[in-house]
Formats: sequence, structure tokens, C-alpha cells
Amino acid sequence: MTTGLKVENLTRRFGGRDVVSDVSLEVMPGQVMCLLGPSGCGKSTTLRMVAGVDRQDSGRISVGGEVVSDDTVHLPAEARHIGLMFQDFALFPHLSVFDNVAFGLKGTKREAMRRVGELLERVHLEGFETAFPHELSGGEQQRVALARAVAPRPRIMLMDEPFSGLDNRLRDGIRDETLDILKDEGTAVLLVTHEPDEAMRMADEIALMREGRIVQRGAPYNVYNAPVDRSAAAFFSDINVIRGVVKGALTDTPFGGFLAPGFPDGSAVEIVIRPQHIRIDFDRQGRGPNPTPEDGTPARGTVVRSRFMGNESLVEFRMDHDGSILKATVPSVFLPKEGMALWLMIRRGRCFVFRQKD
Ligand SMILES: Nc1ncnc2c1ncn2[C@@H]1O[C@H](COP(=O)(O)OP(=O)(O)OP(=O)(O)O)[C@@H](O)[C@H]1O
Repeated sequence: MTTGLKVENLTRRFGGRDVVSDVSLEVMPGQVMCLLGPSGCGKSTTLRMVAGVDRQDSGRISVGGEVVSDDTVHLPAEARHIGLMFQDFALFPHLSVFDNVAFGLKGTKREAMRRVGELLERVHLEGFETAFPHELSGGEQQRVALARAVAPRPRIMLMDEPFSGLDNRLRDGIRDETLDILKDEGTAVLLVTHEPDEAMRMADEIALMREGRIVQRGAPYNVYNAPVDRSAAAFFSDINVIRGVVKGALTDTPFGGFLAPGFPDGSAVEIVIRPQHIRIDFDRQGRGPNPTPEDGTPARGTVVRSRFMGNESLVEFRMDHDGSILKATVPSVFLPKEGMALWLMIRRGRCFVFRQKD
């Protein structure tokens, strides 16, 4: 039994298509789980079923150890002890800040005043009690929405892209503030986002979704550093792909051999490398650095384009050996001229080898 949220084998069909397919997950109190995936992969549909505004075709949802929806039971949204925060967080425009936050509270007026006061202080909006939503900035409205959602002490908080309406400058602060409050309250949080950065920043655990299924689950560090396949790797950053065929547990490429453990001889594989794991070295009269076990053999390319991205520079190369394009990022400023020849090496410990799919 879990005191948080438990979802078992949830499936939802629209027009004969499984939009959510056999999704299971568990979120403990005080934990943040992010459903991360591209548009249309079924994240919001999953959340809507948990919220109780849509019903699954099969599967079970439990909150605090109590079944709230399965084949026989189906509690309405308001009986599930769930808080909601969506992108269009829609405060009640005709109610003051105080009344918005107090809206879902039961109990005496005194208790409500204490709870609202405590939360407005927590979101740095003390003194705004009598203001109306239209008098507040977007960030302030969002903080009222947070206070309102948290006020009745829901066991579960469901959030669907809750910060996407805010500009970047506000967003980071409000994300952190929201996390702190939800952790303090011990709420189990299920958050939907299509932005990997948001998921990495907020989640204790990421569930990566694709075409209605969870394809990978784990701590942000693990999902980023041990993707299950090429698409999972590509979801988090640009990637480079080098193809090859396994021979004697090694894949031979212009960058030297790559270990391909577990792949039989003759397997077509792809070696996936993130741009930050390519090492760049200078050309010394047509010669590059010596091969090393960590970085393999250097291969030469010429700069096609280089761009400054803020905290790093992105350099694109056309490789001498096959004309393919490889992308490398370098911390800070490195903007070599177009046409310059440089040598590239690939960090062996940081690349992934997958079976070639197409
Ligand atoms: N009520 C519905 N009737 C028919 N199809 C639906 C319905 N609701 C969702 N879908 C379809 O289910 C799929 C998944 O939609 P969903 O909104 O869950 O995706 P999502 O991952 O949340 O995407 P986004 O980030 O764009 O909101 C989509 O193809 C959508 O068109």
C-alpha cells in the first residue's frame, strides 16, 4: 500500500487507438514525478484520468491506499483529495486573493484565515488579501494559484505545464518556490511537461512517455546518462549518430573501435554521442593528437558553422571521411572560422551503443 498515488495498467482508447497504453507509476508523498514526452504522447490524458475528469478503459488508480477508480469504483474529481495546477490557472476573477485561496477550505472561518495567512506569507503575497486577480502580475497570479491548490492539503498535486505561461525570468524562481512548498507539505506531485529542462529541474523521478507508453523511468541523472534508445537520448539534447557493424565485440569506425557488448557479430549498431562529449583538437600540419584508450582515434573535419549560445559554443563540422555533419559544444567561447580543419575525438565512456533501427 502506498500513501501517495498509485496508477496501475492504465489504458485509454480514442477512436480505436490506444492513446494511453498500460501506464503504471507510483508517486510517494513529498516526491515529484514528471511525465515527460513530446506533444500528443498521452501525458495530459493520463493526468486527466488521475484527476477524475476522464475515465480509463482499464486499469486502477489509488490515492492514499484507497482505490478511486477501477472497473467498479469511480470517485468524482472532488472526492479524490487532489489539487490541480494547469497552465491557464484561472483564478476566480470576481473573488479577492483571500477568497480565491480560501475557496476549497472546510472548517471554521478562523482556521481558514490562519491557513490562508500562512500560505500567502509562504508565497510572499502577504498584504494582497483584498486584491483582485486582474490587479496582479502573471507571476503573482501563479503564486495565488499555487496557494489555492495547496490550501486544502491535497494528498496529490497534478500539474500540467503549470509554468509555461510565465516568462523565463520568473519561471525558475516560481518553480523552486513551488517545489519547496509541495515538499514541505508532503504532497505527492505528478507533473506533466514536454520540456526536458523542466523535468530535470523539478523531478525526483522522470517517466519518459512515447506513443502512450512509458518507455523509461528513473532519476533525472539516470534517464539522461543511460537512455534506453536513440530517441530517448535525442529527447534531452542534440545527438550525433555514427553507424557501424559489430565484429568481434567491436564496432570499427573512423574514430576507432567502440565496444559493443552484447551485440552479436554482424549487428548493425549506432553509436550515439551528445555534442558535449566530443573533444576538439588543433590540426598540426595534417596531423591530430595521438589515439588514447579514453578518446579513441581522432578524425578530421572542417568547420561549417560556429555559434555562441550563451554559456557554450556550438560548432558544426563536415567530416573528411564521409561528408557527414557532426556537432560539438564547447564551454564558454570557441568560435573557429568556417573552413578551419580540426580533429575530433569521442569520449568512449560517454557514448551509447544501440541496435540500428532504420
Ligand atoms: N477526447 C479525445 N478524443 C479523441 N482523441 C483525443 C481526446 N483526448 C486526447 N486525444 C488524443 O490523444 C492523444 C494524446 O493526447 P494528450 O493531450 O494526452 O497528449 P499530450 O502528451 O498531453 O500532448 P500535449 O503536450 O500536446 O498536450 C492525441 O493524439 C490526442 O489527439
